Amino acid sequence: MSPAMAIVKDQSKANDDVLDSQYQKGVKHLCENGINKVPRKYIWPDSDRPNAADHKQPLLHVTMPNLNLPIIDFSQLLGPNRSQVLKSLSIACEQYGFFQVVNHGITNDVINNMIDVSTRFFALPFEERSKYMSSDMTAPVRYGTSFNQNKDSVFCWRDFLKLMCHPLSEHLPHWPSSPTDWRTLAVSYAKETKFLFMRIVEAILESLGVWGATMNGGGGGNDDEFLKPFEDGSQLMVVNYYPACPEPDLTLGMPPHSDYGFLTLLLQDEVQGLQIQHQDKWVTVQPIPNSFVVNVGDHLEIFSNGRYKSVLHRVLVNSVKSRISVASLHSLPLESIIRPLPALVDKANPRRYKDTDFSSFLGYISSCEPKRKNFLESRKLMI
Ligand SMILES: O=C(O)CCC(=O)C(=O)O
Ligand SMILES: [Fe+2]
Repeated sequence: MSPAMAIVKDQSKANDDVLDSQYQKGVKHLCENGINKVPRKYIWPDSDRPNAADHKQPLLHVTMPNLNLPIIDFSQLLGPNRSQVLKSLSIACEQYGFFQVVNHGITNDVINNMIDVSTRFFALPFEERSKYMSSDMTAPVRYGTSFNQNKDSVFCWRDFLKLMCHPLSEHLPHWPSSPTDWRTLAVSYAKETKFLFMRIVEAILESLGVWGATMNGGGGGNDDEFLKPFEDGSQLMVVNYYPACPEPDLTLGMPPHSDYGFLTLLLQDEVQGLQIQHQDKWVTVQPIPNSFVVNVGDHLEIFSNGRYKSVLHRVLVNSVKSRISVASLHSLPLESIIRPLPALVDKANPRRYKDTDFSSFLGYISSCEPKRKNFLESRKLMI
């Protein structure tokens, strides 16, 4: 290489490094500096873009009308219609991996306050938000960008704040102290979603026939011991912020992924963006005000021995409005071994998954880009 070429190469490497350090600061920061094009770092390969044709799954790019997810009226679970609602829940978990919960008992105030305080958090100056940046995946509070900013070769159009919620007294002192009402409002939201999660778990276990009023012994029983691991399990709250994007067809807010964990309770504002894979097509979930989108995570798929499905989903962005969502991800305790429930394994339904635990998952995500459903795939047994 000639000396002149070497200098040009050095300069362009130096430029890339400067740009990379800018991108590490997040999309909100990038947008605040005024851009009218999506930088190369955020441009996804043709085949992964929102409207891409997929030759293996030709229907994937067909534009579908918005999907009305199965709706579970939570208040009905407590009345005479419980068994019908449990049937609908079971169909939703088998066929969609997703459902929306209405009349869940969490007040509009708690919900609106959470969206409002999250909006105010992301409106803080970068210097304030960046206090919580950390590359340590186990930090109790982590502000960051993209999906896994230490590994991603192409970045997502998303910033996030992740908060560990269990045990609360241990983590709370690390939570943001600004906005000043952040802790009060986010604690109240975290507690209410945990309570709702527990009631949904009871319904799910009952729908699988392993817990509930009608059970006497057998798979689980109606005792607290069976529920204790869920009560003691981890809760991670992820506040996602997707700024409006000048060229939304070139990028993704979040790539296709399934959620690690048992169940996710997702609150979204009125801006649509979430898509799920349903019958080999990407379909947009129509937001319903004050409802929760609930989805089956990898652990529940394993736990139910494949009966309930942990489904791929992704997030699209748009050129007009920023979007906020709050995902509350619930898992069994980090030290638990996750395996199919013995009551759901028999000759007709042989065990479909290997044992898994949190450390095997951490090992997996730190060794690759967790874009697709590879982790769950890696736990499947050949039968
Ligand atoms: O923002 C959304 O709608 C989805 C977020 C999500 O999938 C996640 O946080 O795992
Ligand atoms: Fe997700």
